[in-house]
This record gives sequence, C-alpha cells and structure tokens, in this order.
Amino acid sequence: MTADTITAADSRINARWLIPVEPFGVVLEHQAVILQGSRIADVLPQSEADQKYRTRETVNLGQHVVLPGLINLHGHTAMSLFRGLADDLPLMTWLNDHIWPAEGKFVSEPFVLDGTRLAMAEMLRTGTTTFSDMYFFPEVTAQAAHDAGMRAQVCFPLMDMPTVWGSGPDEYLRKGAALIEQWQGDEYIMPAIGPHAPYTVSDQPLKNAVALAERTGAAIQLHLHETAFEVDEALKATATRPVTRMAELGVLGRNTQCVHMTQIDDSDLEQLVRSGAHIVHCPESNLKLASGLCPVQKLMDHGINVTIGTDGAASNNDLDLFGELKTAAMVAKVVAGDASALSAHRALELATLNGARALGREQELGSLVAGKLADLIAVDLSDPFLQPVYDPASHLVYSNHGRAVSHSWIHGVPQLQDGRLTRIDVPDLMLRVSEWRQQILS
Ligand SMILES: CSC[C@H]1O[C@@H](n2cnc3c(O)ncnc32)[C@H](O)[C@@H]1O
Ligand SMILES: [Zn+2]
Repeated sequence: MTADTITAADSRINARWLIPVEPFGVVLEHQAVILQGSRIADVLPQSEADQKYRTRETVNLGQHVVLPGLINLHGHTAMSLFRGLADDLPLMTWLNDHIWPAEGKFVSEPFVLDGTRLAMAEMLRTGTTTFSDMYFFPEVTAQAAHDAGMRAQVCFPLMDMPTVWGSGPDEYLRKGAALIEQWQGDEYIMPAIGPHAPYTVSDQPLKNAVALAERTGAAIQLHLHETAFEVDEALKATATRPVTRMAELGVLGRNTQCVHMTQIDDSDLEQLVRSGAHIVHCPESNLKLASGLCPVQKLMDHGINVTIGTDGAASNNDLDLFGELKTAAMVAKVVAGDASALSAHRALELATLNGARALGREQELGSLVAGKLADLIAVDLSDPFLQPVYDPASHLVYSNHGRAVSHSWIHGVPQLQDGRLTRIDVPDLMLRVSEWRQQILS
C-alpha cells in the first residue's frame, strides 16, 4: 500500500460492535466508521481502515456498540417543564383540567426555549439525534434545535380554539406558512403541519392544512385514534370514524404521520394501507393515560411503516427512546400473543430507518451506510448492568434504558462525549428549570 492510496478524512470511530440497521439484523465486530464533513465516508473493518484512511482524530470505543442516532417521531418538547405535574389521569381529564389550564398560564416564548433545551439535553443524553415536536411557539423550538445542532421536525400547531400562540386556525396557518417558508430546505429543521386531533380541528382548517401540505411538500402530523372515547364520540356525533373523516378530507397520505392509533378496525386498517400514511407508536404515553394499545405487529405485517415516539414528558414521563423501545417490544408481544413479535432488531428499526422513512429522508438518515449523514451514537456495554454480552442488539432494547449512551454525532459534529453534552450549558439550564418550577408552584 503506497501513500497515494491512503485517503485523508476528518474522524475515525473504532467500535467493538456496530449495528448498521441496513442490512437488517446484522451485528458487525471491530469496525471503523470514517466521517468526512457531515457525512459517513465509509464503514469497514478496522484492519482495512488502517490501510485505507488517515484521519485527523480517532475515537476508540473498545466496549461500545455504534448505531444510527435514534429518531423520536412524536413529542411536545417544551412540556418537559410540566413533567410530573399531573399524573395518573385519563387523557381528556389530564388535558381539560390540568394541562390546558397550565399551558394558558405559563407557556410563552421563554418557557418554550427553556423547556426545549431541557428536553434536548435529555434526548441527547439518551441517544436521540432527531426529534419531532408539536407545540406552541414552534419558531422558538426550531431556532433552539438549530442552535443546539439537533435535527428536528417542527410541526406548528393547528386547532380551532385560541391559545397562547394565536387566536384560531387562520392565524395558526398564517404563522405556520411563514415557519415553513423560513426553514424549508434546511438540513437540520424540517417544518411541518400539526393539526392537533380530529376532535379539536374542524373540516375547513383541515382542508386548508392539506392545501398547504400539497403546496409546500411539508408533512402533516396529527394525534389520531388515541382513545376509544375519541372514536366513540365521533361516531355518536357524525356516524363517521375519525380515520374515515381524515381520509375523506385528504389528510391521510404518504406524507402524513398518524400518532397513537390504538383503535383500529378492518376499515381503518384498509384506509391506512391505501393511503401510505405512517404510524407513530407512543406506548408509554398510551399506557400511562390508559389510552389503549397500538397493534404494531399487525400494522407492520400489512406493510405500514411504524415509527416510535415518546410523546411529551408530561405524559410519559421521560424522553428516553431506548426505554420506549423496550416497552414497545414488550407490549407488541402481548398484543400479538406472540413472543417473536417486534424483535430487538425490528424495534431498533422503528427508531432509526422507519423514522427516517416517515420524514421522507431514508436516503440520508436512519442507517450507517457510506454517503448518509453522520448521525450516530455509541452505547458503552462495559457496565455491570449490560454484562455479559451475547447479543448487543438484545442489550440495547431489553437491558439498556439509555443510561449507557456515551457518545453522539449529528451532521458529523460531536454532541455527546463520554456522557458530557458539548453544546448545551447544563448548569445554566438547571438554574432556569428551577426558576420555572418556582413559578409554576406559586
Ligand atoms: C397543539 S400543541 C399540542 C397540544 O397537544 C397537547 N397534548 C400533549 N399530549 C397529548 C396527547 O397525548 N394527546 C392529545 N394532546 C396532547 C399539548 O398539551 C398541547 O396542548
Ligand atoms: Zn402527543
């Protein structure tokens, strides 16, 4: 090998194990990931990398598993500041009697900035590199994510009722269109449309949202069939199931992400398959609010793209996507009556490649393949709670809970190094969080 066959690159990450997600189900050993700028230049055995690359820096991760950064496809990011404020309640009591009054009182631009930073710190510490948000002041969330170097789909809220962000649907759509115009084409921020739910948005704003999505290419994300109550009330009022109403209004399509979907009959299933819509499974929120259970394996067996989200920290009550994967795998097995449902590798796919597909970015994100964007994480398997290692994929889903995530890179930029955040000032953030706590308690 001569010097001119050696390629210069920015960084090299050596890891004991690597799960590329593509091809499916593979665990490689003693691999090197080569980063150049924002992209993965190569993934190859360490012995070959020695011959082929010279890099400015090398990160040696001797007992770690490297995998694509996780994608949390549904949350209300700033609601981290409401974590633990109202527990042990069903959805509509939780919203009507506790959360919506608190939002009316406290949610503002500074609240969203600090709540988003708190959520991003937690997500980065536990392996998430891309998140989706649906909340008030989305322009603040988008800027905060961009400043922190996190990738985010930011869905502006759309509801009939006035809120802290505007007087009603016309204003939300006007501000939302400006958000889309500002951020469309950005590599980090994906602006999107967030109709809250069928029971809070009437037909005309939904039609306007569909028109905006068609005009701009922005995705639509909405809560759908979260509870049996939602479906029963719609049937009583209109004799139509919400999924059917959404299909008739043109809301369901390949660029639509339906969050929750715990209630699915045969006609719903058929319409979901036909539309190509994606499902965002949020098992811990569904369990805590006693909303219901999404039949993940059945949806996947019908070819529907299923992804995963935590929902907000006020209904979860954490943003640890590894914990969510464990819950998803456990619940899927019971719901299907089949212990082989949602295996560890399939669960990892939910939070990586399937999430990327729902965002329309599966060519760029979701797996460790040369040419894709360098969004990746490392999990340290050397701790006693992860020993011995027979199968790293098993440990990631069934034993880890995000505690062992040690490193992450987004767009090739280090975000987490040996468990320390590089771009978020945690002591300053903690002061602000404690001030919010005082204010909310008073
Ligand atoms: C329009 S901004 C988002 C809006 O949604 C509320 N919310 C949070 N979690 C849920 C959920 O599980 N189902 C329905 N609505 C939810 C949040 O408090 C905001 O008001
Ligand atoms: Zn939600």
